[in-house]
Amino acid sequence: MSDAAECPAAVKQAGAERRPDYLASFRLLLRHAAGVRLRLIVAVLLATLSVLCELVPVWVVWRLTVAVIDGTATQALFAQQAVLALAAILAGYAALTAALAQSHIVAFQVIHDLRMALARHLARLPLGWFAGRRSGGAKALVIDEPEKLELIVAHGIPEGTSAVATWLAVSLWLFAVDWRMALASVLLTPVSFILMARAMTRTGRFVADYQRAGERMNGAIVEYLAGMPVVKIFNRSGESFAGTADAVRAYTNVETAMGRAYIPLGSGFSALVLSNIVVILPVGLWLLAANAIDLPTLLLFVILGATYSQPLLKLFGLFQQLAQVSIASMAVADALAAPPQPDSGRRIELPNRDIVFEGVRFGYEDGPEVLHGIDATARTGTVTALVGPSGSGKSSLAALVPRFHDVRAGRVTLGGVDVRDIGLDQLMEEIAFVFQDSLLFSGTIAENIRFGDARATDEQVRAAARAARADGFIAALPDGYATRLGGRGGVQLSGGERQRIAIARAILKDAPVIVLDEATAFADPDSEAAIQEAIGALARGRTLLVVAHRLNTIADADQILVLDRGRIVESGRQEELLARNGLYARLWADYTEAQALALRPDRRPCALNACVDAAE
Ligand SMILES: Nc1ncnc2c1ncn2[C@@H]1O[C@H](COP(=O)(O)OP(=O)(O)OP(=O)(O)O)[C@@H](O)[C@H]1O
Repeated sequence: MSDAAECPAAVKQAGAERRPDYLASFRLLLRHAAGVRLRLIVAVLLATLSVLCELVPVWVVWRLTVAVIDGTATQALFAQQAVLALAAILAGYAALTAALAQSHIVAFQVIHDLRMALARHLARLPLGWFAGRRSGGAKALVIDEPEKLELIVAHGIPEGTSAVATWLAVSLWLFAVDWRMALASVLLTPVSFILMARAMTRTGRFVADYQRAGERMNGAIVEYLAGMPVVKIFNRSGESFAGTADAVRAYTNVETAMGRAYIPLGSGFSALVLSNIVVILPVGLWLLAANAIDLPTLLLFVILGATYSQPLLKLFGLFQQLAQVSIASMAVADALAAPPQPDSGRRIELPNRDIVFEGVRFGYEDGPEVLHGIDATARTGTVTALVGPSGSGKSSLAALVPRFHDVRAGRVTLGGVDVRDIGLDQLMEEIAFVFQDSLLFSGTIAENIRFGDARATDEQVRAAARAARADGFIAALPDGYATRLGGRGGVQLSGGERQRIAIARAILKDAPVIVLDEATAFADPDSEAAIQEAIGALARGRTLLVVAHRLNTIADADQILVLDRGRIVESGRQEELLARNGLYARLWADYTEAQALALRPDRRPCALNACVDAAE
């Protein structure tokens, strides 16, 4: 939650120095509203009808006023006009309701389509794309940003278009009645729109800051909530909350600044839209005095000319938020345009499942190189362990096999074929990856194991769990395989149990290659022994690449590759490496010493007097 992490490169690139592209939302709509375009047109027509209906009572007032003045007003005329006004009000209400119902259906459909398109597209992006974003960034992109389009689709398009269309239609009619009076009626409108354009330009300057502050706040809140256990254990809730509160305050400040920039000019727009009468009245009286127009015409303009621009007021709120909606649409469009991970799409018959690293160089995104020319081979049906000090590049090397990232130079081959030439679908079938922190979904244990093969029978699920040494603890749970995991009311598993479920999943997948990033944190010897056995079960007949943190689990590995600062410095079987007395021997000595220390009786939790005895 440090300040340094507040603005990752990807966020800066997405938000900074960019002005809102006001057409971005419409371009997205063109692409994603194809199936609902007709509905949208119907919504616009109905909204236009509703605005026209709103103007009918105004017209009725004018008509009756003229009738009173020229002495043609009758009770029947009043009744007839009252019915007409009432009918128009009801029709306007019905048309508006129908228009909004249609536009909301369109909006929800478009948002749904966009979210699905994003979810599908994100799944095809390389993992590096996610690494450049704060936690919560991708979630905000799929959940929050498309939602903002609702304003445009459900309100902006039907209400904005109908207001402008009605204004144009009535203006044309007024020009047909008397061009001089019509000119007086529309004179202030362009000025009001100039004010609005100016307001939007001023708001636009804040939009990059607004987006950055939004991402920072989102990420800070997600991290604050996700990191709650660490925050509590180190009693740092004050500082952590201060960081989160800072991010929230910064967001509010940008929002306030945007409001300050927009509201004076935006309010000028509203004031001018309603001020036609100050031009209409003097011009009209002057023309009347000069006998250039008659009284009914003057009244028409005074009553209708002064009010028909009112629907344009709806644009005030819409334009105010258009910049934010546009930025959201730009972020969605950017993500959809991000190039997916290159996929040859080919299916290739592989003669074996040897994994070969040939002169592999790799670094994350634009960061420094972390693997500097790796050459190694993991043969089919053998266990290869990657060991080395923390940060030496073990996990990075393992992640290159399933193409979580692609090499910068050299190549990784599977069965002699560059992994980039094997279609991603096939590659994912070939490899099962057991992560260090195995992700289990909310659902039952059986469903989680079945994630490895959706068609597996209950017996196959149980067999995989048995092979992964998970059967014992699953059977002890109240609902066995039907026990629900995570979430409210779900069972929480220990780290060792989670990894054994993940191993069962990998066994069920029955992929010929398994990459296992061994979890670091299981001190419990029972769990450790069970995981060791589970790894043994995984290895049978497969190519197994293990990122090993507990060196006793790989004592029998066919080959151990020792990494140091991104290079392989030693390789061989454990006895050879120990005999060489190099880095592996030192790691082994450190590891066995730490194990012995952990097992010493005086280092175990003890009652106070017992500890004192041991110390003496
Ligand atoms: N997502 C990432 N983005 C940028 N750099 C990373 C990323 N992941 C790892 N690194 C860097 O790459 C280098 C190798 O890290 P890696 O995680 O591969 O080492 P490791 O040997 O697996 O470490 P450990 O045993 O602690 O898990 C380190 O310098 C690390 O800081």
